[in-house]
Amino acid sequence: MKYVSTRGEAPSLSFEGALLAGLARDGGLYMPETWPHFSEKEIAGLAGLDYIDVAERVIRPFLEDDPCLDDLREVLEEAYAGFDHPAVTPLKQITPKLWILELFHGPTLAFKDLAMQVVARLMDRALIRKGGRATVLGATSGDTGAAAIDAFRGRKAIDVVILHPKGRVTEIQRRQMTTVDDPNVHNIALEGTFDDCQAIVKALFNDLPLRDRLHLTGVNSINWARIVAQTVYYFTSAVALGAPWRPVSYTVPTGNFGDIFAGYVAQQMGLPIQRLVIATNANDSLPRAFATGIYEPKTVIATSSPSMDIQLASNFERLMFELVDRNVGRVKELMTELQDTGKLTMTPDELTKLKEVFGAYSISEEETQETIARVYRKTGVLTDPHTAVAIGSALDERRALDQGNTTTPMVILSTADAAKFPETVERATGRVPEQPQRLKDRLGETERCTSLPADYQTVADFISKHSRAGQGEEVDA
Ligand SMILES: Cc1ncc(COP(=O)(O)O)c(C=O)c1O
Ligand SMILES: N[C@@H](CCOP(=O)(O)O)C(=O)O
Repeated sequence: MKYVSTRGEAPSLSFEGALLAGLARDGGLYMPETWPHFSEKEIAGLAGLDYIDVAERVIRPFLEDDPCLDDLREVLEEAYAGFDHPAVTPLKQITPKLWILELFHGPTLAFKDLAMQVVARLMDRALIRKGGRATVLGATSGDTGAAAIDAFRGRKAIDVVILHPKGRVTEIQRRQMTTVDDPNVHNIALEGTFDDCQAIVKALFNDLPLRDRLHLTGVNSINWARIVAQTVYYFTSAVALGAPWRPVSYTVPTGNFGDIFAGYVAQQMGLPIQRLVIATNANDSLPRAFATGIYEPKTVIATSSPSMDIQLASNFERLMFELVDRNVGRVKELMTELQDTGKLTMTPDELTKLKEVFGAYSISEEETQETIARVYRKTGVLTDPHTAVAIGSALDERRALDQGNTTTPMVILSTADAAKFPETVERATGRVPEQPQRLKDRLGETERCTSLPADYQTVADFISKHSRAGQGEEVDA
């Protein structure tokens, strides 16, 4: 399988190449040249398998003829050994037509662990094979950073540098990152928003001499390997609900558009997904684009679902690539318009195609609070605010499409444990969620973090100073 850039000007790469590259050298995102397709029989054959077996079958075609394929089974077994639920991603029914897919049973209590634990191991093994070092970069609004630090801490050939927006993540999210004392972990609290963090990370990748000198690679969902590992739980959950014989819809709390794009990938692979519902908080650039055809990210608004405080969603570029039938000229035109004018205008046809599968909603702070409170009153379950945004959006979708009588199950992706957001959950319910032992075990006392202004050169200098790849240090065997 080969991987091509959404902007068409970077060389095509193998899976291993795309894994180690992160962002393409022309500023685009890697995509598989073709979609692997599963027949109804193959999908039906996933029923009853455990998570690792399904993961192996779903991921395998993306690694065809790649050296990473030899590592896959062992990597999956190691990656999910640390999850605290035997099903890895348990599916729970909350009403006759609504299900919750719990994606927070990994070490850092957010869905990011499901892909990060796999990606870190694949990267580590690829680097050992090649005998090189890398500097792993990540921008985080709270969860990617913790997951990346947990997955990469202590790895010999890799330094990990995570940028988070100063004061805009919860205390627990911050301490999950900053109390890790391994010397290969570096935290930057950037004076800005998540969008500023991500813009600097992308600018570092686009600085090709620096990128080559520091052997930069990325672990945000701009990295294709993240997306492919996230497609697995769409398969496990859809099959549990009757796929391939019965269609399933999903509502996904959305920020950088990686998780919902993984649902789109599963659909392209043959999974009968009827609707993909984008759930956002007050950072509503996607629902506005659905209403107007104009995607115009504005200034990030701080909310009680901080991991989704994102306006500029990186993976929207992957969807545009698909919507324009992989016409890289059109993608470049749209991305140039976005960069030069701050907005991107879809044609009526492109917008119609988008709406055929996707819906998009924005949930206010009040609705988020009310949803957490209502779910607690009715079920006794404490819900994290990101999941609450998705529950609100799923109900809006049902109302908007008048689907009261639909028989299609709606699965809501529950992307974090309520324990990561204790203040918000307590405000809504009067109860403080209990901290799972694996969280307590990981939170240290002493914080290590450097505050930096949102200035490209200052960040580049910091990373150059701390990256061992940039200093040509040998890796001990
Ligand atoms: C808890 C949580 N929910 C939802 C999201 C949104 O996911 P995505 O960025 O893949 O759209 C994030 C972060 O991205 C998150 O951390
Ligand atoms: N919400 C994320 C933001 C980055 O998303 P990613 O999936 O592209 O890594 C976070 O918690 O950091």
